[in-house]
Amino acid sequence: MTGETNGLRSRAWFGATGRTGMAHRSWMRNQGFGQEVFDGRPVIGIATTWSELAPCNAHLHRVAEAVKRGVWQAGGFPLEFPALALGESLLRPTAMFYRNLLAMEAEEMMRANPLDGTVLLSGCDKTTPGLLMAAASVDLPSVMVTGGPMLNGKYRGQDVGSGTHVWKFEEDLKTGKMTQEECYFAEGCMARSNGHCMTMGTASTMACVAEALGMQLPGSASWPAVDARRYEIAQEAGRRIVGMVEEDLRPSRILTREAFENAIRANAAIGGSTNAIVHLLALARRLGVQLDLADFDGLARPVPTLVNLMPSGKYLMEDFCYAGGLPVVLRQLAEAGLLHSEQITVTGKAIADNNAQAECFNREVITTIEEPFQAAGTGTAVLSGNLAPNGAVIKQSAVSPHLLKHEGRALVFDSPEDYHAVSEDPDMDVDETDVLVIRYAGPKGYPGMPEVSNVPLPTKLLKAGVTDMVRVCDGRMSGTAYGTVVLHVSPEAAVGGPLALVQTGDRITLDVPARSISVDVSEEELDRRRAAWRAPEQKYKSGYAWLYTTHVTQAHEGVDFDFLTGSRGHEVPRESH
Ligand SMILES: CC(C)(O)[C@@H](O)C(=O)O
Repeated sequence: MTGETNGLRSRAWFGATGRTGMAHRSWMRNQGFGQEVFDGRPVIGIATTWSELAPCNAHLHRVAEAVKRGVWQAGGFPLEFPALALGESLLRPTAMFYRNLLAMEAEEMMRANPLDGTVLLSGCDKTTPGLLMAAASVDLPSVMVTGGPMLNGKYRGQDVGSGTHVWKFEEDLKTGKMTQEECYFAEGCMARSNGHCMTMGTASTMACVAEALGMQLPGSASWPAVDARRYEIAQEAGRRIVGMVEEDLRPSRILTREAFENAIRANAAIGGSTNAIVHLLALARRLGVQLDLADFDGLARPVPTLVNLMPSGKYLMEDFCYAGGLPVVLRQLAEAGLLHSEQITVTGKAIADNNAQAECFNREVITTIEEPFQAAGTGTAVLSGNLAPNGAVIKQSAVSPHLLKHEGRALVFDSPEDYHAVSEDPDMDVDETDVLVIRYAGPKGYPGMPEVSNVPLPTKLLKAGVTDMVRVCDGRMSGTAYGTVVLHVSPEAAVGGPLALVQTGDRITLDVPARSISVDVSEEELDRRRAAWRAPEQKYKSGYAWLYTTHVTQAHEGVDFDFLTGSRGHEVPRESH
């Protein structure tokens, strides 16, 4: 087949005659591949975000082996390659700082190599959106396989959820309910197997979002990482990608405005992480799909929360999987007219057809639309007002009901560190009606918009039994966290957003039903303060941090790099030698 093109882009490499074709094939043969792999079969790249430094993705090599089996079975030629592995629990200043770097390097590697299709292996929070963004910008047929959640955490006979119980254990440590020794034991019990967070944190959310977008096979989001079904579905994905190449089924056909609407509604139904908002906004912009922050409120309002999982509820991903997983949720949404049923997915079929047979095996975990876990309109809300002219978000299901409408004195901190420096002081001037403002934690300011917004309450108040306070921040929050926290305030303080102008003592009003967040300071006074405000000095003069802080966009735009917006396709017309 050397010399033939057969329409596959890999033929430009492996089908070439003469010196260049020889070079492309010969070095590959050092891995033991025979000449027959260059016979014109589709070449499938398996982007593996594996790393021992990304614990949620540490098993992806094994998942890749299952994908490869499927690709071979279907007559393709699988080639695994590394993509930047972003481990949420270790990376500083935050894994979010590197999401765009993953998206950029994976995009370039997909384009630069002789690939006809890709399988995207992700797990931890940022690896799922990062790979989807890359695939969207290259637009080669692609299917995602997420690595699956860990088994339920088990501690002293109780289910404990990754992330969610970190905050609880921290409070217990601070109030003396738990010793440090006991906590060391408990933290091990929280992470019992391979996989990502088994709460409905960001990793599980993004896995479900990828499935609702139509980018992974039905049921793929929820099988535990160690379940044999995870490997079975990975193998199926390997078979399917070969078919997708034959059908030329690309991300641009799957990731339409309708698919995003489906994902937003699915995210509302699962009580998903607020982080899905920034990732979906960024992904939509890669495809030229019009999507705004306000869409997240409008589209989610008629959707009740159906899934009773931590942090909003009490169960975990294993329970969700055994109850039937996302297919049940998607079927129910479709039957209620809350889904674009005809939207095409990686199966080549419509999303409603994929899930038409889904059965629920536990109504405690996945409730019905008629008797939902939480009523419609109580999901993540988008706020605006003079404190957040370009918007902010709040996860209502994580909020204390008595704080949904609240007015209080602002206590302003220019960094989380400034707050932590005083938060344990028994004489701290604070009471539970105050509003903690944590700023300069946005995309440019921190940099990277980390998950620091849900700062723990002042120890003095925790000891007095206070469980929640209003917090306002231009950063993000872990998907596993809870509390009355106004997040993603845009524009951020570091670019001179009004958050930068608030002073301790100002009155802040949060009114979630009215979707507003405001500071009781006149426009004239804000203008006066704005004129006196000085932008923080650009600390980074070179390197990635310079690139990041120079080009990152705001929260309401998806926190992507301005120069990465859009799709650049997969053409590389020039030879390398
Ligand atoms: C590290 C976590 C807990 O995964 C967090 O990043 C989340 O948002 O869920």
